[in-house]
Amino acid sequence: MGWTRIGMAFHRFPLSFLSPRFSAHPLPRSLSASVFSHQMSTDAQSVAARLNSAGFIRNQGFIGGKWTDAYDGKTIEVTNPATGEVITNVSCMGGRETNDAIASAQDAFVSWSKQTAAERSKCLRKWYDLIMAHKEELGQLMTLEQGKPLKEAIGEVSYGASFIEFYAEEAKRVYGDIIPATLPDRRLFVLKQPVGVVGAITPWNFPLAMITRKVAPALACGCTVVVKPSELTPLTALAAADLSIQAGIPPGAVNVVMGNASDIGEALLASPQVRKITFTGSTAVGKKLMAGAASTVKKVSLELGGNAPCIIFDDADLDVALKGALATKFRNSGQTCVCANRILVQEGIYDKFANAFSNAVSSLKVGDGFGEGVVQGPLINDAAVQKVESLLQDAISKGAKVLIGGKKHSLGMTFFEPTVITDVKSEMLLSREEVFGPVAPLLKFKTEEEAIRMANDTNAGLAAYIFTSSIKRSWRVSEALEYGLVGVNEGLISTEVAPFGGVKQSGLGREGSRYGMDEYLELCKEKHNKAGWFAATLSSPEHNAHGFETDECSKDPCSISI
Ligand SMILES: NC(=O)c1ccc[n+]([C@@H]2O[C@H](COP(=O)([O-])OP(=O)(O)OC[C@H]3O[C@@H](n4cnc5c(N)ncnc54)[C@H](O)[C@@H]3O)[C@@H](O)[C@H]2O)c1
Ligand SMILES: O=CCCC(=O)O
Repeated sequence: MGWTRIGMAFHRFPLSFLSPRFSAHPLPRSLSASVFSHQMSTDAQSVAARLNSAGFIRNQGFIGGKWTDAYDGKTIEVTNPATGEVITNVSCMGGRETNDAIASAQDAFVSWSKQTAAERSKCLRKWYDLIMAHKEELGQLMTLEQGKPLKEAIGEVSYGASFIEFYAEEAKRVYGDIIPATLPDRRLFVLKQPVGVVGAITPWNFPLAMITRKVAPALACGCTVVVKPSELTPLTALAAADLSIQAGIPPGAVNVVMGNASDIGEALLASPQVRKITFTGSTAVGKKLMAGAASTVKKVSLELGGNAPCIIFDDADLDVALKGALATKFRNSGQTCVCANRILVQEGIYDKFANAFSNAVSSLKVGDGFGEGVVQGPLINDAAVQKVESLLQDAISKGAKVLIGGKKHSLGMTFFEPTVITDVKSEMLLSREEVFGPVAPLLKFKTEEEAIRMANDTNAGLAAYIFTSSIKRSWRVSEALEYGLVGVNEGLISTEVAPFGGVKQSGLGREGSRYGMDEYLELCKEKHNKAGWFAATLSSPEHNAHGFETDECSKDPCSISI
């Protein structure tokens, strides 16, 4: 199994019980001033008003570097899930706007792909600096439209920006190969070329990081992008696009269209100019896009749903296991593709763990993401609450017992009580589907073999976690798990420096790390006949049949720039 094993903490997702690790890079002085101070009021309406007057709330799409209304003037509401208030109305775009965005991206590709790696790197680095300089505003925007606690939102801004910083460096390392040829007078070169225009479709749960994890490597490789953020959270994406222009990324290299998802998706899929679709979201939509990409034979990367097991062995350090399980389960109110979906606890410590875990969960403060000390915000919408309720009902009707929580929170709206439910069995829907909410189902197992079997009994294969004090067991079990990512005594496994992605129906391809670049590059072979180079030197004073300039050839045939 090609998994990434992570046994260290990468704390870019601050929850109140975890310590944040923000970027080590100091900001340039000129960029470090935020328009907000910590003393200002943080009630949602006044935050929205301040962000609006500071120009952070954009409500048009972004095509070819221009803010653009939907051609038919339609708009859709963006609401705050904590209050139900409308933050703003944004353009509701469709196929026509998407086709224009694709044309702009194609025009921009011609020049952006020809810029030197150093030039592209500088623009990316500047974009990173600008995002970090405005991490509070972007974090506030994210809390407004997505609901996650402000501290966690600012953590996501740092996490999202880390991909831009990483790929600003990686842009300079797109190396090729020279392969020994089968004939002495031939040379084989392998070059990596940008794939072209990329369509990037992203979800609402990480409104910035899921975009930068795609756009930064694409731009680093010389590609240009049409981004379609979730209609539920377009504001962070639009603000980030605005900063990309300020960073010197040329108009048309980053376009943003949002509105009618299926029309936009169809336009991206139908266009022969779009050479790659990169998608993060549900497995159902991922399958549709994969099928749709077949008609134009596009490359496809998919980051889809998970069903993460979190296995706690009876030899685990209970304190480490509690903290890890709490972090992986309740981050982003449980709305994370790598969230523990099933907590498998060995029978000897099952009751003890269940009690200690419930105690810890009972201290999680639920509320508006702007509230002091809040670690769990609302769910994204009513449909999300209904899904959580129906999965709970199914489990309860089949014998599971709610230890704590289990219903809508008294705060109303889409707030849900942090929940621990025991006696959950593998056949219950709660174990089979991605709950995407603050519900921790505890399952019991007897042996290591049984835990592995239960963990792998799913079509998903994104993230898994194990807690044990045995080094031998940690290797044995992590290698037996059919997952793209395995956390060992660690609940937070995401980082820009290691590959992220799933096996089975959790996806195709990897994001982050140097492997994330491969998704936006084509491997191209060139076979060179050395005789042709020498002939060039001796024949035409300007060009030979291969198009090489003679005076270049005469310098040194082996160092010709192609
Ligand atoms: N593997 C990962 O890295 C990862 C990361 C985050 C979220 N996710 C998954 O995303 C899901 C939650 O996100 P969601 O509810 O936004 O998912 P979703 O699939 O409903 O939507 C994702 C994006 O696809 C768009 N979309 C929907 N139908 C489309 C269509 N027919 N054509 C084109 N685009 C279309 C949406 O508008 C949105 O922008 C969960 O399943 C979660 O596990 C996976
Ligand atoms: O929702 C899934 C992605 C979040 C992450 O990168 O950890």
